[in-house]
Amino acid sequence: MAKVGIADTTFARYDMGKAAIDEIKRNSSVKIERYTVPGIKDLPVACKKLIDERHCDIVMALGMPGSKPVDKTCAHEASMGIIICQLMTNKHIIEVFVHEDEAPDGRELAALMDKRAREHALNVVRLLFDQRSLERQAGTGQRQGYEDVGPARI
Ligand SMILES: Cc1nc2c(=O)[nH]c(=O)nc-2n(C[C@H](O)[C@H](O)[C@H](O)CO)c1C
Repeated sequence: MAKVGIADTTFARYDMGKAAIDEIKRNSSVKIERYTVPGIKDLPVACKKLIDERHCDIVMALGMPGSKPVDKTCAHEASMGIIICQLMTNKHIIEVFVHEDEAPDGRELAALMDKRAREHALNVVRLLFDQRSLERQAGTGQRQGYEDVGPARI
């Protein structure tokens, strides 16, 4: 049975890990391994441990960079770590970050975090079991959490 790793943080203001797990369970039969860390800079090693020690086939890294400049720097550093981890392990890590300032208030932030986590959870299921469905979506302007923007036309 395929195994999906869920790495998430306590810094985030919404439980994106729970939303992702719910969506994955609704759409597949996989085993889930969850690993919660304090913040996004702790995600790369959590992802690596999920892959190396808990034998996950694919991992979601869910987090919320805050709105201050130092948080943006943190997010960039965390992303670099996540990319390095993918190259070290040769496994996909789907990074699901929602920046706190993407939404005007807590209510919209929570809705965005829920939607982006769920839509990327579906991408994880597609990557595992139906890569052709992603191929069919190539160039279609998909957006996770927002309305899709659609293809540009010549
Ligand atoms: C400045 C800062 N900003 C964020 C953030 O925007 N989002 C987040 O999830 N975590 C942040 N952290 C915490 C670090 O990612 C990390 O948890 C600590 O430095 C401990 O390793 C820090 C230190």
